Amino acid sequence: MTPLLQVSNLVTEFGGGRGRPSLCAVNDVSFTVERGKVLGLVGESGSGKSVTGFSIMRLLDKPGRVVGGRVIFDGADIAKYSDEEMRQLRGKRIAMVFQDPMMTLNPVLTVGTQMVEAVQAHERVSKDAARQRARDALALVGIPSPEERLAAYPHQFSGGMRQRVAIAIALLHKPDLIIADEPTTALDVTIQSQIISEFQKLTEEGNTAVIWITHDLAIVSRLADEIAVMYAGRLVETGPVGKVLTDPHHPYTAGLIASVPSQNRRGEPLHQIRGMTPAINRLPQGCSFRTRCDRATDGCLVMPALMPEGDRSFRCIHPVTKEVA
Ligand SMILES: Nc1ncnc2c1ncn2[C@@H]1O[C@H](COP(=O)(O)OP(=O)(O)OP(=O)(O)O)[C@@H](O)[C@H]1O
Repeated sequence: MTPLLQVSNLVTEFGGGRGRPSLCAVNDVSFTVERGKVLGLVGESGSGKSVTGFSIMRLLDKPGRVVGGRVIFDGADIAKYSDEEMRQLRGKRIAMVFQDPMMTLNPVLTVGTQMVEAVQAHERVSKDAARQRARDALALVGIPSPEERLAAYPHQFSGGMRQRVAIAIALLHKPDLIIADEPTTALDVTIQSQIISEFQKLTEEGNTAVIWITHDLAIVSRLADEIAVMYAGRLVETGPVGKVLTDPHHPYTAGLIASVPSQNRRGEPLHQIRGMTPAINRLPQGCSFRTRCDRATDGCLVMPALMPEGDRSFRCIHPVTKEVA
């Protein structure tokens, strides 16, 4: 089956000009997302997850720019779309949910007005029909008394409810793909859990595919089918979630997993990956993880390729392997 989204060799840069080198925030990133499936895009802060999402949506602020690669969405190379074609696609067939719902919501308009506008931006329907759609979308994400809530302004909702409204707006046109950029990070765990369940229903019931951007491996293990781990702008490991989380091959992935608290390791000190993520303008020569890696050798002074292994891949010449008992 042809994937819904195929990102190939995506490169996104910032800065440059006037003799200064440009900074590569996303470097040669490739992945696919199937219809109805969830890809968890994970990595530490600054690894390039959000910039990848913004690059696909073509929502990068200057001086960010995509300088290479292809983004094939439902058979069309949308990296070549005009701004107008992209506007038609955004909101209707691809939607984005941000960590801060106020990136979606306008503080001076009622939720109803914004949702009606969002429906009518892509479909010629009456105001009443658009309002009905808005009510249904609010009900779908578990907002009580949706009719009354349409008359409220964003500040009259709690943080969790505001995020639900932003998700309801993303769902208005039943998009084929939702890029969710840490949508539950700022929420308490019960609300987080409810929102994750909504996304699970959405992907199970329909054809909607999701890219869930997060640093939280627990969410990924619950929600995602596939995982793509980013480090310093590059993918370092990809594959089915079950396989990667139980048998990671890249030392960075293994370190991330070991640093998550677990009932099985109660009482043991939490693992920490030593050192700090390098700034993208000060990456070490060769493998970007080399200076933090216990397995590094001189061979790591050359950047390894992303090596395929069945349905997974990893970028390491000294991969971690599960000890066979
Ligand atoms: N407007 C910008 N100008 C310059 N550099 C930027 C800009 N936006 C992002 N970057 C750089 O791009 C890199 C990737 O950032 P990105 O926001 O994608 O990371 P992230 O993995 O999503 O992190 P977080 O989890 O903190 O959101 C970082 O080094 C960041 O400094």
